[in-house]
Amino acid sequence: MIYFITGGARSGKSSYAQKEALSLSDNPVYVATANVMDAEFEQRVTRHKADRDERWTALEEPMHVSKLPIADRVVVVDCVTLWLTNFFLKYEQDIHASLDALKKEIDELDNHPGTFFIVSNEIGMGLHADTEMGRKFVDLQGWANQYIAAKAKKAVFMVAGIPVFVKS
Ligand SMILES: Nc1nc2c(ncn2[C@@H]2O[C@H](COP(=O)(O)OP(=O)(O)OP(=O)(O)O)[C@@H](O)[C@H]2O)c(=O)[nH]1
Repeated sequence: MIYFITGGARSGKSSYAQKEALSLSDNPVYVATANVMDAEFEQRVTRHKADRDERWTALEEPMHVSKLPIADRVVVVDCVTLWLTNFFLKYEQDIHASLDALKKEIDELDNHPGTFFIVSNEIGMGLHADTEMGRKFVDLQGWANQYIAAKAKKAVFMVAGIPVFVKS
């Protein structure tokens, strides 16, 4: 089962997803799709690792999340934006190939018996991208979010740390 959690940067998406996962399981899994890109991000990741206690199993997988040994677990997948970025780079900015790859992953997860809290970003609500690549990525993110939200049992939009239920 898929639960979709979206919102802006630092809106509290990850904390909310983790709290929900812990309400269902004493040993949830955290899947990070992020590749560590620079020193500032590495510091963030170090803080996130320190924030997760011993109940969590953490896995790092930039693309093939559905192939991880998580099929029957309660899982937080954080986040779709970096997951898509990894496909977008692999497929040389081809948004159709990137979207297809992400959709396949989502379909696989949806066929598993586990519970998946999938965290994303509403990047289309920010400033209009001023490059072609940026605009393509905003489209890709928007389509991916619509696809996941349509499959999800519930969808939440995080605003200033508060969950707004947009599908329940
Ligand atoms: N590689 C790796 N990345 C991690 C790990 N823990 C967290 N992350 C990444 O950290 C990112 C989330 O952190 P932030 O950028 O600080 O959070 P945010 O999404 O802006 O803010 P919130 O809305 O509050 O969740 C996600 O993309 C995760 O993939 C980890 O153990 N390893």
